[in-house]
Amino acid sequence: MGVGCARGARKGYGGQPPGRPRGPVRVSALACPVAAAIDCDGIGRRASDGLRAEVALYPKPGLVSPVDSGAHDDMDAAVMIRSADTLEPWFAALARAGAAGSGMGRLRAIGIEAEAAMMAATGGVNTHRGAIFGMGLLCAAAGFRARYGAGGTLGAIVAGRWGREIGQGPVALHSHGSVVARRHATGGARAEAAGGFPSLYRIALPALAEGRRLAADPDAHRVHALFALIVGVDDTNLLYRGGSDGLAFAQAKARGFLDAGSVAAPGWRDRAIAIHRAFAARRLSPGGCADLLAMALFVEAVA
Ligand SMILES: CC(C)(COP(=O)(O)OP(=O)(O)OC[C@H]1O[C@@H](n2cnc3c(N)ncnc32)[C@H](O[C@H]2O[C@H](COP(=O)(O)OP(=O)(O)OP(=O)(O)O)[C@@H](O)[C@H]2O)[C@@H]1O)[C@@H](O)C(=O)NCCC(=O)NCCS
Ligand SMILES: Nc1ncnc2[nH]cnc12
Repeated sequence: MGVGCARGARKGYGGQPPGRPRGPVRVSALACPVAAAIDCDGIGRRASDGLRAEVALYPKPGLVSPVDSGAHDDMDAAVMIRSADTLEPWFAALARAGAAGSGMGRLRAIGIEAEAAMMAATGGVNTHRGAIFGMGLLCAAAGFRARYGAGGTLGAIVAGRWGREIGQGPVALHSHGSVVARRHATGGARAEAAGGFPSLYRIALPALAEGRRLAADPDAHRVHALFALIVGVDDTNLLYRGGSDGLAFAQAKARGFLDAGSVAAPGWRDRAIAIHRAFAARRLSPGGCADLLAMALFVEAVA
């Protein structure tokens, strides 16, 4: 395995060089000719494309879109797109780290820097922390797969290479996720990643395929997949803001939409808009499901 690449990646990765836009240094790729031949910038671009496509989609229950800010008063679509643009070189850096054979410690350090870059770009708003984590790990897996030709899904690579350390990693005592985990005994973003992204492979990707059978409009496929995710995922954002009643309300509304024929039924868009408004009125926002939709679009794009 590419030990030399891993060592190069650790040494070469650093802070912000003066006079250059904030973003990761690319020395890791230069230190490893084989890893340098992999299109890590392309992986980063596709990851941010996934985030941008998710933001652009409307209607999405309670979530930010170009039409309105849903359940949020601290962010809008322009801030979210700025965040997605800012993250692109960091996703590329995570792909490069994966291609260099890096361990979880290295990925975590890059992820923490990416979170700081996001906060700086958004004026301190948490637009994409969960996405940095999940999408970032998938980017690392895509880099690893391209470098070592590993078989299986990107999710399986994440679980196999980094799953144990993800499960045992440091837990912030007061993060919304850890508060919810204690109150509701749910695993959130960390369990999703450590388990190889079951909601991505068992819900989002099959629902995108099903959406294509139900309707011709690509927006409809994505709306269908998002509603399927809301039904099946314990989204810690819904739990934090709405408790178990909020989660149950969200899941019942999404279930009702799917049972009424989803995007194949006439008037689906108006029904989805009504549900979006009902979520916004209760301040409910399934940010984790939005991230998983973006990750599904990424996984399809790099297949
Ligand atoms: C492991 C971390 C993700 C930190 O975890 P935390 O303990 O905070 O855990 P979670 O709450 O479980 O997850 C955090 C975010 O993950 C998204 N999410 C929620 N549920 C799920 C789920 N079931 N599966 C997957 N992902 C999930 C969600 O992120 C999105 O929503 C955020 C915006 O929502 P908003 O409503 O605005 O919420 P807040 O800002 O929190 O508050 P209020 O507005 O209500 O006041 C946004 O982040 C979206 O992306 C959850 O919020 C991770 O951060 C960590 O450990 N990082 C260290 C670096 C690292 O290890 N990186 C690895 C390599 S990249
Ligand atoms: N569109 C969106 N609105 C609110 N929170 C999100 N987290 C990820 N995408 C989001």
